[in-house]
Amino acid sequence: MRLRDKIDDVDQQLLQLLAQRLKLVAEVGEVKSEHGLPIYVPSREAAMLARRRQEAESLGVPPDLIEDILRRAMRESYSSEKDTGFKTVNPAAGPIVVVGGKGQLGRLFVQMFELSGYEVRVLGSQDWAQADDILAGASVVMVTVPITRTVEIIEKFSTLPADCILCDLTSTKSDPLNAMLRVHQGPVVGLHPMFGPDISSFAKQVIVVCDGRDSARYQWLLDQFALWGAKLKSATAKDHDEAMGLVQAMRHFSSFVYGMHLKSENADIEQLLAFSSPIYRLELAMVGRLFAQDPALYADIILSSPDALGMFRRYIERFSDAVSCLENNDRDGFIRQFSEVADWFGQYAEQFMGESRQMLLVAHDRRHID
Ligand SMILES: O=C(O)C(=O)C[C@]1(C(=O)O)C=C[C@@H](O)C=C1
Repeated sequence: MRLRDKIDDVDQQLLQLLAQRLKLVAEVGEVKSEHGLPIYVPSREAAMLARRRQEAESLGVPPDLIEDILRRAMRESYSSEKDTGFKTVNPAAGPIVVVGGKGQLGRLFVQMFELSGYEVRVLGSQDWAQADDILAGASVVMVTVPITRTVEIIEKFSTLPADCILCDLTSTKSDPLNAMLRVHQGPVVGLHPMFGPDISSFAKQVIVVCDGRDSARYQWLLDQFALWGAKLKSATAKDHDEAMGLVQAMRHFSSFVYGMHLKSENADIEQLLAFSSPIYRLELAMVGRLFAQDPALYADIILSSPDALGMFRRYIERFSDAVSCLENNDRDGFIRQFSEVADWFGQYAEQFMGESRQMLLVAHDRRHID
């Protein structure tokens, strides 16, 4: 037991050190918020991690151990530095109106703009009678409403002042962007945050940016997102929407069908969990999480993807071809196709192997077996 007491003692020291680190990071947060420095500094992280890894090695500590601990600590840093607030990139800006600001994603942006010192007004579905008052003097109108209503709601903004920025957060970009350009003569930008409303900070989160018009006049808004730690990815609306066919429609639809399949097969989830390999556990998590969310949101994401149906049909054909290969007991055919796909993935296959290994380790750490 004396050994366990010593381990407890060391863990308590670790805890004290973590508390010290969190305190220092909170101070860094104050400095950053005052001077308008970004929350996420990749160069500092890379240099710090490289040094700690070296030092770990010389102490006989696995370098991955210190890297895991520090990366986890830095996640807390992003979140804590966020709470200190952000410098207002454009102090001269008038109110920011978030249309649909009572929805989950809308609320997140409201919170971030408020933390950045802007006056934020919410225009919810019940507020249209007061719309003129709410919109008075607005410097930004941000539309974040259900996909099926986006264009119709954008069309209500045909009388905004010419210097007001009109933007939206919809997960499809061509139609909303065209609608915004049609109704408004001033700066227009289409945005798609590639994350859900449950993030603890914007650090390293991707926001796709589709230019509409007058980028110089909305640049401050993008600079504000960058201070929050977001990574901005510019794209045309067409390229974005095409990519979303795979990133969203195909991904969510496959999970949906797989969920339907499990249900129809009367699968016993308890049993599957008991038998699951780490990768299957991750698959159940990926599929199962879909069904904890809003069905209408996913219906709209899938239905609004321009070529989704064509792609699903092509997928069915490929699935069917692959099944035929098995029916013909064509082992060589299977291996040939497998190798062709592996060649196509090239070095990414190894990269994904490494990344998934890390994820599986983390998922495994969280496991508790009695
Ligand atoms: O050094 C900073 O700039 C910090 O904000 C601290 C810290 C850290 O936790 O070590 C956090 C976020 C940055 O990306 C880099 C490092």
